[in-house]
Amino acid sequence: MTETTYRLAVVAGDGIGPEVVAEGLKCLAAATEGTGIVFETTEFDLGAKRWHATGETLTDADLEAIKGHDVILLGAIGDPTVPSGVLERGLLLKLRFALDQYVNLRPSRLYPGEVSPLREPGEIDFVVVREGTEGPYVGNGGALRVDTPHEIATEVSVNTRHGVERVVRYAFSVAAGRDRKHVTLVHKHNVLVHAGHLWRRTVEAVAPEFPDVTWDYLHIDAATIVMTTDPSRFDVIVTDNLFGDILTDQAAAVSGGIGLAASGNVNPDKTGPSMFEPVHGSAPDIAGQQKADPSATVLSVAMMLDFLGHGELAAKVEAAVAADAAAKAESGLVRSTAEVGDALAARIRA
Ligand SMILES: NC(=O)c1ccc[n+]([C@@H]2O[C@H](COP(=O)([O-])OP(=O)(O)OC[C@H]3O[C@@H](n4cnc5c(N)ncnc54)[C@H](O)[C@@H]3O)[C@@H](O)[C@H]2O)c1
Ligand SMILES: CC(C)[C@H](C(=O)O)[C@@H](O)C(=O)O
Ligand SMILES: [Mg+2]
Repeated sequence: MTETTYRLAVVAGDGIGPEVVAEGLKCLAAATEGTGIVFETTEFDLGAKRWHATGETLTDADLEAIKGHDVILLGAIGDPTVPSGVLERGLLLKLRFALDQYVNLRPSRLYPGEVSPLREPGEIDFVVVREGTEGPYVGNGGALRVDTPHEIATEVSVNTRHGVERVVRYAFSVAAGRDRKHVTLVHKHNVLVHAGHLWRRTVEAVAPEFPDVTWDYLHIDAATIVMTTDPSRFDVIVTDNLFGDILTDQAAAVSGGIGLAASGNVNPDKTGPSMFEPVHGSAPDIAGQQKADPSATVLSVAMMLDFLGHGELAAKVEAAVAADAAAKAESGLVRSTAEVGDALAARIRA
């Protein structure tokens, strides 16, 4: 058997991160068993514990070491004992930006047995292509006269033609490979007339390259209505970094819950490793209690396998999660994080 080896950087992170990543790795081992595909893992001690011990979030040396890997699996970053933004910006966003992960791919699928306010399983199947390296996330801003009645704070959204065009083209190429072949641009060009118009003009310019793909437009506020009342209408959504962040938590809520929402921070040009992580955060309210659903991390592992060209293995992992969702709806059992991971690994092996 020929052996394929991948170097996998593991950043378990904070809160429920280590709990869900353990199950993700368990399922990765189950999926690759006997296939000749080997993941050599390096664990990176990054997050709140490291920050408290050293004051470091992500050093240049950490970044260089991570760059030496093919892919990254991340759990969650953020902790109530660390000032808000320190780890989120200094670690998570720094990774996405430094590794040029400009496509934040966030699929939503409603599996049989999962709960949606309105739809039947099978009716919800869309993917959000969220821009990952620009918008209001770039850190272009500041505060003046802090803590005075005259305080002014700015957070300027930066949108470049290059940055918008590459993610829009990626979204159209994703749509071209899907059955419905439809892109919805979500923005707010009735108010954000500079950024919004750049996004609209870019879509108009790129669309003719994909004659089979249709497209339409929704303002973000209207998009949240459709996401709640008729999410089955969506196929591929392309949107900016902040709108995409908000819309994908809502997407998770209407398609089985945040415990099932997976994502890939993809660098399509492969100038750096891509990073796979659940959409959810470190969930301090349930951390350390084995209450977290690891399914989102397991589905992120599936996305990672697919990204590496192992579509069959990815499908096997996703099928295990779907089957587990159906079974759990029937049994009504409350299981620990590890028990869910064990059940998923057993289904993958079966
Ligand atoms: N990608 C990331 O690492 C990421 C994403 C979002 C938030 N955060 C950070 O996480 C911290 C907490 O943020 P938050 O509370 O806004 O969002 P969160 O996603 O951590 O939690 C929101 C709610 O969802 C629940 N939840 C989340 N994941 C779950 C899972 N796998 N199973 C069951 N329930 C789950 C939580 O218990 C909580 O009630 C903050 O520091 C935030 O910055 C990190
Ligand atoms: C923690 C935060 C920086 C992050 C984001 O806004 O991208 C999170 O909410 C997510 O969705 O991955
Ligand atoms: Mg988010």
